[in-house]
Amino acid sequence: MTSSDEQIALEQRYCDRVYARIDEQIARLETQHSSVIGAQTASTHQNRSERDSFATFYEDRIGLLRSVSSNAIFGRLDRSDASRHYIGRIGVFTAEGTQLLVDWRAPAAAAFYQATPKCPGGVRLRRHLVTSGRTVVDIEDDVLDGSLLDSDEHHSSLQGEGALLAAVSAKRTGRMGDIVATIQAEQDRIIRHETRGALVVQGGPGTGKTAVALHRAAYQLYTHRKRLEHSGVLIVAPTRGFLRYIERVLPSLGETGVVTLTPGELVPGVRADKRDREEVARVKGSLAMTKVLRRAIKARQQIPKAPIDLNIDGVHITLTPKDVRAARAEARATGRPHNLARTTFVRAALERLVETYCAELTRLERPWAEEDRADLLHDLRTNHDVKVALNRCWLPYSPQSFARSFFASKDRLVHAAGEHMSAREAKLLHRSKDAEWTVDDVALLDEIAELLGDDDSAAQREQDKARAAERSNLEYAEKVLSMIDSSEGIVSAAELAAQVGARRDGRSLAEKAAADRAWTYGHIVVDEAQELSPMMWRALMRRNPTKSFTIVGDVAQTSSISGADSWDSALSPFIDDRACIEELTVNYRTPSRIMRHASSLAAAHGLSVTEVRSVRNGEHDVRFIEAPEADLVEKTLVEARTLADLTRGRVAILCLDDHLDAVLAGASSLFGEAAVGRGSVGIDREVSVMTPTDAKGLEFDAVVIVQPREILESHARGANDLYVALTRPTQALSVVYAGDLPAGLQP
Ligand SMILES: Nc1ncnc2c1ncn2[C@@H]1O[C@H](COP(=O)(O)OP(=O)(O)OP(=O)(O)O)[C@@H](O)[C@H]1O
Repeated sequence: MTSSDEQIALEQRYCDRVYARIDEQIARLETQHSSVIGAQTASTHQNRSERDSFATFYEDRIGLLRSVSSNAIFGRLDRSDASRHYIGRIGVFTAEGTQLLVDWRAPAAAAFYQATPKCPGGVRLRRHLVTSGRTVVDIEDDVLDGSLLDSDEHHSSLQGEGALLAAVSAKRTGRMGDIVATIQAEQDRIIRHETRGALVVQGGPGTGKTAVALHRAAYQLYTHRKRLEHSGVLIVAPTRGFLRYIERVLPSLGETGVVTLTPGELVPGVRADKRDREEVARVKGSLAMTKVLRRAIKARQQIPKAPIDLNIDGVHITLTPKDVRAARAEARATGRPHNLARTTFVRAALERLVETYCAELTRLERPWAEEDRADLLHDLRTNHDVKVALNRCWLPYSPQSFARSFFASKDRLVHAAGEHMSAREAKLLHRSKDAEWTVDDVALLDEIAELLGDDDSAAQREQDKARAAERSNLEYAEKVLSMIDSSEGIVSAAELAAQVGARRDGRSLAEKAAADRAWTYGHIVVDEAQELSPMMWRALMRRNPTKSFTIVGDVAQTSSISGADSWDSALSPFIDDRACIEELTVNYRTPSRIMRHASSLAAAHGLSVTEVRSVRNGEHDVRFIEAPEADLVEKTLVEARTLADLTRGRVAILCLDDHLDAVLAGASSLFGEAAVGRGSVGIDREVSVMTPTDAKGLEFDAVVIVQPREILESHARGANDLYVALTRPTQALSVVYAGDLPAGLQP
């Protein structure tokens, strides 16, 4: 037996011990789960719903332990003080409370990612355990203390690169996986970054920005559990397909209470995925819209041109422009949003109107006394004419109803534009009343909702109820715990109570947050953040007033015309000097053989790309296939087949909309319909066909790019789209073209 075999056997014994403990905990939680299900206290309806919440809690815990029951351990850390820690996906303790496994997010695990030979930070040895299920198949040591180099107790490799290279070269599944076992030092620094404000992660393609952002979210949830448990974490990413691509990462790290939304879904009840044409998107995305919308709403607080006649049970009075003006001034002086200030407007108008009414009754010699005033006011408030008249002056709106009528009127648009926008720009906003909402509309709807104001009395009542419920939760939790054995501290009464609290109305925190436009999250992660318009940033900032953000993106990949050229210009309207910018420099996705072409294209078109160093050279040269225009689709399909055979992996065909249907039809007959997906939601199919914009943030084993020149020329930021397309493959790339290739892209 070699020393390496001995070490593997030693690690295997340790792993067996940890897994035995995990199995034991699963069995114990299952018993506790059964006790809760059969609990005697669950006799009333309320107790039954609480019992279900507890059961869900145990199910989540059991689910988490099961999910790590064959990949819990991946590292070992030996310190100069002779202490030794095993690092894994979760923390595991013996029944006596001795720590067997340290959660990768715990402070004790930080050195596993950060120690270097130059700065060992008290670490002698970092060991990566290469496992297949529960079996240790290899070990890889980073010896950080020169004295250990000669000892034959340790494996010869000095770097953690083996595990990393194995991870980055693996076939893609169509879903992103976690990277906890191979997080690199520059990434770990960002994941554990202590800033409480906004952290921008800038980096070229494939540098792990998305992976790092998601691991940072998991780290935040672990480190600030108490705060974030009640406020939640929001992840914003460009498309549903992209969210699907990343949806498994956080659950694999044991985190489920996270809300994921695309910018087009930020306002509950609206689901937009289409973009406006460039010049319209630019206007809709500009901050001038805040002033325009403010004016538009003010314009709907109207003074009638002439007195309005009112019939109050046969008594004729008028609502005068003067009275309305005074009531409007009073309402506006409250500084409250339109729908909420309307209460003041109505009260103030009725107060004036009741004077008129009393005067008229006196004139008509109809007897009334001072104590009748309340009744007279009531008569006015419930009178049909009065209601109609007041609504004409100050109508309550929903954001959608306001937006529909505002954007459908060119006159209103031009009037609201005032000095903030040209009439031409204002007219670009014109749309028919029944037009579908676009992604660019959503930030405007959010702004309008804010200006109109949500009625918060229901939320207030809800909060009072929640407080009362919290007290009874704790009592119930203690009762349940007294009946079941929780002596190992796996679950505490407070945790159980929080669980019931979070689900009291049958909805999880994530469900509640997603349904509430005014929800403020504890932390927000924004991916592909370079695409967001200033108005979209404004909507997001509103959702986290403390500005606790992780913002990831690459300004060189900006495709949207209203997106960012620089982080400074994008964020300065919202964050004074609080954004902290960190850079990532190593490309874990795209081999250098492919990156060379992407860099050359970027240089030829003046893109200010962030230089990255690829971890792999790659096995396949980029293939350039010239074809007559008429054979473009056919050649594309041949290439897709060739790359699928070459890499035995997933292939994406990236082309403009014009070719999409033909390529899709051809691919379906070549590969079979079930094997082919359209757009970013189809990424877990063997072959997916989409536009370069849809491919943003995604990756594939192989990529075929169709007609790069057309992509380049398709819009003002076409070069960025082509750059994104070139950086999507992990193994192989083919470029199929008719006519000329774009400058910078040559065989
Ligand atoms: N430390 C790591 N260990 C293993 N794999 C990694 C590591 N860092 C990144 N990766 C992998 O590299 C690939 C690229 O990562 P990711 O998508 O997060 O990059 P990105 O910077 O967001 O890319 P882009 O901006 O081009 O969309 C993913 O497959 C990710 O899992």
